[in-house]
Amino acid sequence: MDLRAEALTVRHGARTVLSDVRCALPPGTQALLLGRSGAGKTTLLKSLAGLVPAFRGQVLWDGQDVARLSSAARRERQASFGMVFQTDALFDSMTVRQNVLLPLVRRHVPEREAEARADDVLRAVGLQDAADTLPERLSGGMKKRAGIGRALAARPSVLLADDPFAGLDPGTARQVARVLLEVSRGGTLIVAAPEAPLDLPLPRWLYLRGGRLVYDGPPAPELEREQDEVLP
Ligand SMILES: Nc1ncnc2c1ncn2[C@@H]1O[C@H](COP(=O)(O)OP(=O)(O)OP(=O)(O)O)[C@@H](O)[C@H]1O
Repeated sequence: MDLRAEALTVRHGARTVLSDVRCALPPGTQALLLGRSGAGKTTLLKSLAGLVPAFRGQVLWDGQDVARLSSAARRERQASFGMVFQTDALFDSMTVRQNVLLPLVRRHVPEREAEARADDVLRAVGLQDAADTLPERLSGGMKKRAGIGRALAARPSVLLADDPFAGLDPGTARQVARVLLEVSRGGTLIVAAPEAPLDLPLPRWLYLRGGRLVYDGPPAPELEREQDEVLP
């Protein structure tokens, strides 16, 4: 799906969280969305997925203003998105496989096809041996990978991942990065993180500062240094 933000401003109450953000994210975009905590990364991901309304400006999906879609049409098109959010939780009473199957059951995918897809996805995220395990028995990294698996089961053309490395040790973060790269091949992948993860060298950086998109281009490590320098 072709995603575009045009002069997008988002407010939470009286507070402006995104200001005049403009970016074009054609199919196959692979980008890091960077910025300090509170810069607006989660809000931008949610806006792109049509989950947060624009105060001004617009989000376009294949050229269509998301705000003008009926809620049924919006929900239907949201099936093209896979989202891995910070607060995503697996259902504790369900096995890893059942968690991954859930979005497919909700979409009425026939049982045999759903099972086959769940197997593919579990293999892709390296959890085939943990398929029948309950989430409480998984490590943090395995939970992250299960969450990515669940987001992928519905075969999204756009994968949005919000800080998928938070709380992971470097080795596990590397595994999660590898999974994201492998499974998103050909589709759009946008990964939000407070700093550029070494193991996920995506070719485009979007840099948010205080709700403004201050940079959109190839990796520019000096941006991260500048940010540190202006801190007290
Ligand atoms: N539902 C909400 N109501 C009010 N304020 C909100 C809401 N969601 C986010 N905010 C505020 O908007 C600002 C941007 O939040 P957002 O979560 O988008 O930033 P972020 O860059 O993703 O931060 P982090 O890396 O800490 O997740 C923050 O100041 C936050 O407190």
